[in-house]
This record gives sequence, C-alpha cells and structure tokens, in this order.
Amino acid sequence: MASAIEVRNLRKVFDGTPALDGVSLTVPAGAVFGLVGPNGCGKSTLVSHLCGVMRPTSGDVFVLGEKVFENPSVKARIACVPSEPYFIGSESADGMADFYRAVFPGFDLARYFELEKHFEIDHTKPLRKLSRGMRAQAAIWLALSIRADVLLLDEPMDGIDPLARRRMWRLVLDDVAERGLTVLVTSHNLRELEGVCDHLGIMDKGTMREEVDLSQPSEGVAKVQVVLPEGAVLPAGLSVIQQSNEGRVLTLLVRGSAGEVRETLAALHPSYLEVLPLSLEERFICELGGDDDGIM
Ligand SMILES: Nc1ncnc2c1ncn2[C@@H]1O[C@H](COP(=O)(O)OP(=O)(O)OP(=O)(O)O)[C@@H](O)[C@H]1O
Repeated sequence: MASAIEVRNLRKVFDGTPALDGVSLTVPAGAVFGLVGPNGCGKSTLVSHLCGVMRPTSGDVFVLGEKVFENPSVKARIACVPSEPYFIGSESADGMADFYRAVFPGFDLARYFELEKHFEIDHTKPLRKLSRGMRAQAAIWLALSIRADVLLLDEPMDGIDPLARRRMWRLVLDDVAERGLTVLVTSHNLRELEGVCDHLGIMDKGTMREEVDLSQPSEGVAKVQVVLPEGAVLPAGLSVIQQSNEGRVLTLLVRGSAGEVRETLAALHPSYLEVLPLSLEERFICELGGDDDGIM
C-alpha cells in the first residue's frame, strides 16, 4: 500500500529546545492513524508540519508524495481540524464555506448542504457565538466538505457530546471506506481511538516511541482467562504482568505469544482456557514496559 504520509527524521527546535527530535512516521493511504502521547510530547507540532504551516528545522515531511511546506497544490488536498478551530471574524458556517470554496478547489458545496442534517448547527449564526462543542462540530463539518485526500484531526472531539462524537466518527469512517480518505488523529482517549484506528503511533518527548499496526495480533503479550483445577498454582516461569479474578475465573496478562501462554496453561489441565483480544489500553501499557507510566 502506498503511503499518504511519510515523515523522515523530523526535528523542530523552538528557542533551542527540540519539540520534535528525529520523528519518523509512515501512514499508509486509506489508514486511520491514531497519534497518542503525553502532554507536550510534540503531537500538535507534528500535525502543524503535516498541514504544511510549520517549517521543519531539519528532516522531511511528505504528504501525498510531495514535500508539503509552502506547497499550495498539496495543501489544497489536506483538511486540518486543529484542537482550537479558527474561524474568521463573525463568519457563520455558510460564510466559512464560501471562504473554503475560494481556498480549497475540492470544496464540495453539495456535500456541505448534504452533511448539514448531521450537525445541529444554525448555519447562519456567527460561529464564535456557538458553544465550544458546536464550534468543534462546525470545524469537522467544513473539513469533511473539502473532499480532501488527507484529514488531520488534532484532538477533534474535545467538547463534543458522546452521541455527536459517534455521528462525527461515522461520517469520517464513511469517507475512509468510500473514498480511501487517509486520517491522522491525535487524542488522549484510547477507548475512542480503539474503535476507529487501524494504526497507532506512540510519541514521547519529541520522538516516535512505537508504531503499531493494530490489525496484527500483539506478539509480546497475551490475555487469557483460565479456570484451574483446585490447588493448582501458576508456573513460576509464567511472566504475569497483571492478574485479577472473579470467583475461580482468573484473567491474566502474560508476557509471551498467545500460543506459548496457552500451551503452558493447558499443561495444568484447566477446566476453562480462552485467549482474549487485548484492549488498546492493555496493549499500550504492556508493550511500553509493563507499567502505566503516564503515557496518556
Ligand atoms: N510556537 C511554539 N513556540 C515555542 N515552543 C512551542 C511552540 N509550540 C509548541 N512548543 C513546545 O513544543 C512542545 C510540544 O508541544 P505540542 O503542542 O506539540 O505538544 P502536544 O503533544 O500536542 O501536547 P498536548 O497533548 O498537551 O496537546 C512543548 O514543549 C511546547 O511547549
């Protein structure tokens, strides 16, 4: 699969301090890539480079195969929803739609009107007079009307209520399925990302600590539920990260492949043994050292 976004060894230094310290990243076309990491690790700075509004100190940022900084033809194919959307003066959604039409050749007015029913927004009211969540919805509405090839979402759902979030994500994912839209989204909400992302990038202190293809099973950690015979004890060699029990049902997070862990536990002749899928949160915590060290 071709990559829609390719970042190579990107550095950005502010006042002598690196905000990005050699970030590399590949986002396949049509992927939904979640970018997570603690406050200040560089997510928004990376997004600003992907939008082409920030000049790298060094390194390369390619979007849709071209360097993006000061490249209007590529920027016209990228829609960006920043964490604090900016709207001109007292413009309404309709006014911003007119502005976007002038800036983005792909802006689809018919699509804009078609999407209106999904957003309970008075399209004639100045956007600055709307609530925070409504402004965030308006930014997504406008971004989806651009018919971009790449959609960058920087904590887009902050302030949006849960039902509206589901509607927003449905619309975004429909575009992914129907048009092969590529999405990069930053968020602190792993549960939300779990339902939508197929790739995850974990940033820390200006670096990309790990890239995970979520369609592939986790190699390093297995989650199992097991009911052991009375008196049986877990083998000493089993590297248990987390353990909980409900009655006689033990739920374990164990280092190792699912096959190995299953084999080890099967030797104890359990009355019940099942390997379960790892949640994103479990995978995230386990693959990054086994303790919850405040990544989010
Ligand atoms: N324009 C700027 N001038 C100076 N420093 C900046 C600028 N923009 C960002 N930084 C610094 O770069 C670092 C990364 O900030 P960034 O906003 O990219 O983090 P983030 O991962 O998006 O954080 P959060 O999760 O809080 O949104 C921070 O230390 C921040 O203070």
